[in-house]
Amino acid sequence: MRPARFISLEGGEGVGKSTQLRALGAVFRARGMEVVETREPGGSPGAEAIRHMLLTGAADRWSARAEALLFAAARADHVEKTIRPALQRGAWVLSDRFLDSSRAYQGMGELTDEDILTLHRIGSAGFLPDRTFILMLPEGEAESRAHSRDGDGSDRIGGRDSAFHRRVSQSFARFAAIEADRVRPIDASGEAAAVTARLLRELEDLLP
Ligand SMILES: Nc1ncnc2c1ncn2[C@@H]1O[C@H](COP(=O)(O)OP(=O)(O)OP(=O)(O)O)[C@@H](O)[C@H]1O
Ligand SMILES: Cc1cn([C@H]2C[C@H](O)[C@@H](COP(=O)(O)O)O2)c(=O)[nH]c1=O
Repeated sequence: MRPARFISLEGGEGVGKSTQLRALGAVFRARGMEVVETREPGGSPGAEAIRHMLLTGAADRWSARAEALLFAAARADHVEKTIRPALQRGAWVLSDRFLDSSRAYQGMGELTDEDILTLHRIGSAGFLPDRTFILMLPEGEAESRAHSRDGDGSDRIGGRDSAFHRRVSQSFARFAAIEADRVRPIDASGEAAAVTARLLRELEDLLP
């Protein structure tokens, strides 16, 4: 019997992470697996409270350092209260964003990638997914998907300018290039079912 696994889906705004998370969850359940679908920031009562603080309010509500610490604190609670217990009872965990979002969004300005990894070592003992997928879409396509879902509304971080979001996407692509064992790029274009099939191909070696 193969062990339960922790999988994260990553990428910029509107690339299809939540859609694919639900699709993978449905496929796994149909195979008789117990699945926990979760998200960041959030995924436990404490982390959901922090999510509200992080994603609402004025753009300058938090300094870069406070923001990174809040994401790390939310993640520590999520790992401790939701992810580890689920894995221990044999459930697969699918998370919509995890550490790599902090590296891409908070680790390329005032703070470095090394700073974010240090916070993660302190908060969550460096706990990592077994596999991480970076959903990749051309900039215009992701923006138009997000716009048709949200209209002009977006949260405190999603509303940052396009130069910021371009740097985020470039950071995600770099993680896939330099951490190929864990982090796999996935072409997120085309029909949702085709994207799900690409993800499942990249999971064949882990699935029971
Ligand atoms: N393959 C696809 N083709 C066309 N539209 C899609 C596809 N996948 C998802 N969508 C639509 O694009 C929008 C964004 O998808 P989704 O919410 O899954 O993205 P996300 O990456 O989770 O976004 P965010 O990080 O901003 O929450 C939704 O309206 C969704 O229905
Ligand atoms: C985990 C995490 C998230 N973010 C940002 C990315 C998005 O703009 C929001 C989350 O919104 P979603 O619709 O649920 O994807 O938060 C971040 O900046 N850093 C992180 O670690």
